[in-house]
Amino acid sequence: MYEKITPPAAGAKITFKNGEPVVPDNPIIPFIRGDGTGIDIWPATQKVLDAAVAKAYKGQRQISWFKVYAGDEACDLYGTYQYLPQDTLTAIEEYGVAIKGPLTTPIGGGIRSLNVALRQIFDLYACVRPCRYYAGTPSPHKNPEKLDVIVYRENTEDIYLGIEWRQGSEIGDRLIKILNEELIPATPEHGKKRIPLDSGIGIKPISKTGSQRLVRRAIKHALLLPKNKQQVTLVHKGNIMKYTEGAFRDWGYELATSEFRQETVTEQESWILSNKEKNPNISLEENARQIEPGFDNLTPDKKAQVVKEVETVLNSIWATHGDGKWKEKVLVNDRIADSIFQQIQTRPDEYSILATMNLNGDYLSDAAAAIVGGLGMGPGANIGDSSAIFEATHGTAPKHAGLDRINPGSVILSGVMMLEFLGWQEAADLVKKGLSDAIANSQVTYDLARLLEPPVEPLKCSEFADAIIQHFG
Ligand SMILES: NC(=O)C1=CN([C@@H]2O[C@H](COP(=O)(O)OP(=O)(O)OC[C@H]3O[C@@H](n4cnc5c(N)ncnc54)[C@H](OP(=O)(O)O)[C@@H]3O)[C@@H](O)[C@H]2O)C=CC1
Ligand SMILES: O=C(O)CCC(=O)C(=O)O
Ligand SMILES: [Mg+2]
Repeated sequence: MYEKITPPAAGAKITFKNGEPVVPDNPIIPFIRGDGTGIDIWPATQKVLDAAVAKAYKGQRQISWFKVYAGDEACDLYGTYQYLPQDTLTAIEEYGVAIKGPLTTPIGGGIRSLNVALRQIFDLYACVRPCRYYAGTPSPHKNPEKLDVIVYRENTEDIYLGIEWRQGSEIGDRLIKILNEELIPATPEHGKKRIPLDSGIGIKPISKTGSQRLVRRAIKHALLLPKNKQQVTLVHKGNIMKYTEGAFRDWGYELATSEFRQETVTEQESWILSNKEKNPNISLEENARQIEPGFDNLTPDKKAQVVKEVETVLNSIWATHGDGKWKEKVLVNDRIADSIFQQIQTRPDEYSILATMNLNGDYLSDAAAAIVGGLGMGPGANIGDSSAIFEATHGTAPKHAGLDRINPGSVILSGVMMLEFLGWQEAADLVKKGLSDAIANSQVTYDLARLLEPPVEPLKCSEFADAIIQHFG
């Protein structure tokens, strides 16, 4: 079945039932070491995870690691250009849950991203990237502890689908000709716009199915959070890209107010309901005036539309959501993408789950990680309905590769997410405690050491792993 690898003799498979993992006490988990700093980070991560599982379960549970290959290591074993061998895909499909270090993607020409390919092949449609602060971590922000968000990034479509044509290519030029001569002129709203002839062309598909399954998962996650964090913000640039990013927002609200009608309230609904709670006799028009900035300057048709919206909300959900009951629901709101980048810095405590499309989530997860201490502290998970691959937010950081200096924190914390996904909370808690206490004692790698005041002598990558284990207690 496998060409060049052999699964461990001991261990059993994780299976999935209704999208949830069914986990034996000795699961076989494939891992990809990763390129660049993967060579430093993976051994540190494996050591910490094994130590936590051993301490938490005293031999009753353990992970049987299964080494599989991707990136440079795969080419060494399988031959030139064999970046993602079939063996690796078979193993991940068979065992369901995997963890990986970062993999290199060349800019411009060359292979497309192996990281993105894995997400697409296994339909891991939700990229979940929590950004929370560990006390003692140096940060460029005054109050980094106020940020506690989870980026929920759609992981399979948007421009990451990778459908694009090089400038000057035959098909690219044909496409531009068809667009300029037929399709754009046939769409009156595009007026006299034309695509410059020397353009590269990329396609940005955003589907209703893809958007809604992501938002569905985000709302389900919000329902498990403490009451004050039960919020999902739909992040989009819908003012500019109306039928892709704007549609993501609309489909998100549509899903929230249909499938999760009893569990959610939209921000606009919350304003309408609270206006009536403050003033039970408020007219529909006055309520509309209070929720719609510039109401008095709207055309009569527009005004009537807003009044109708107020009426519909009150008629449909006052009984279930009124009299303050909406405060117990998951709040669903939306923010324009550029604005959310400043909002997480200026008003971090107002946000919880940030549901995004692929590109926005990529940018936003690096930015949010920076606030809580940098890319060394940014874990992640790629989750689908029948498999999951855990990996950090950061890349291969090539200039630090092989120096035993990089911060393994994000892959270790990705391992914590994996343990939680398996339901092994005791082991996950041990790692979180060890990592928190190491940082609180200023036992940190170079990235955090250089920001501490006064600066401290940095630990090596491997020493940081040992410090985490020592702090298990
Ligand atoms: N999922 C994946 O596997 C990903 C892969 N990539 C790929 O990785 C390669 C390199 O990308 P690049 O743009 O340099 O981005 P990287 O995220 O690899 O690194 C950028 C910088 O971030 C800091 N950093 C990254 N990882 C850590 C860490 N573990 N601890 C502390 N600091 C860290 C370092 O900053 P400093 O030097 O200032 O300390 C580093 O130079 C590219 O081929 C890219 O495509 C990128 C992102 C995700
Ligand atoms: O795959 C890559 O090279 C980059 C992907 C990336 O930046 C991410 O998923 O955050
Ligand atoms: Mg990224």
